[in-house]
Amino acid sequence: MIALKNISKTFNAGKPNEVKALGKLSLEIHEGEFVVIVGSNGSGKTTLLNLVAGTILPDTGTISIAGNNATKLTDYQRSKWIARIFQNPLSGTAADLSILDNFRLAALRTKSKGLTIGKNENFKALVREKIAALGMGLEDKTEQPIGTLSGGQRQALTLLMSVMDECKILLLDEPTAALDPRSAENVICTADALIKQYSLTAILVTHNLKDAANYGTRIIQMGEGEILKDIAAKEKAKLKQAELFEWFG
Ligand SMILES: Nc1ncnc2c1ncn2[C@@H]1O[C@H](COP(=O)(O)OP(=O)(O)OP(=O)(O)O)[C@@H](O)[C@H]1O
Repeated sequence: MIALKNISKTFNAGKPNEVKALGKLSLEIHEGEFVVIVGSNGSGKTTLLNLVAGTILPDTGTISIAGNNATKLTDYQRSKWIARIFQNPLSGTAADLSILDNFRLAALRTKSKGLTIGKNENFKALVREKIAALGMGLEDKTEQPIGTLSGGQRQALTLLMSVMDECKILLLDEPTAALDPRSAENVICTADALIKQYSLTAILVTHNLKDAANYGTRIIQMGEGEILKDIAAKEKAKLKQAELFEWFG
């Protein structure tokens, strides 16, 4: 689904503040995998996500997504396939607009399934049904401005609206870092359920080793722009949280 071959990325090349963020990194992620990436600050995790999302280009190497050369995908094709959730629950939604209007905006991104977005009662009913399935009791609040919700509620809705359409790949960049522990647990649990429900291929970058141990089908540790460890599903199931802490010891 996602293949990176010999990717390198240096910022500010040739300048005193030159940083080699990634060096000759290769990684293949298969359809349906949920990869958790951990690693110390500055090890290149977000740079990797930015490359997959196409917000930056590699200096060398190739990136392919579902067999397509990613650098040649248009923004429209890319946004149809890839959804991204950031640390800040405020990013990705318009605070003053209602929950429903935010879902309308998100649906406009792909204009899928021939829905007459905005007026169609089917659309409203679908949104209510999907929100109800989150089990957070938000389905009766769809006319309320999304900015009035808590960070955790907002992040869960952002996740849902990102994956509801034709998205195939979900990129999660420390999506719970700004949340209190209970909301963080709810959001990561929601993400995990949506990944399974929509059969998504997902990458989660996290500093939370508990989440790294409990979620995902594969775990990758990065260090200084390289992959230090890559543990697949079977082995990961045996991996204990204490062992993960040792990696960072
Ligand atoms: N746009 C940029 N311009 C200059 N340097 C950058 C840029 N983006 C990232 N870097 C540098 O590249 C290196 C890797 O950064 P990156 O954000 O990928 O690390 P990270 O593993 O996500 O770190 P953290 O866990 O702290 O978020 C760092 O040294 C960072 O300062």
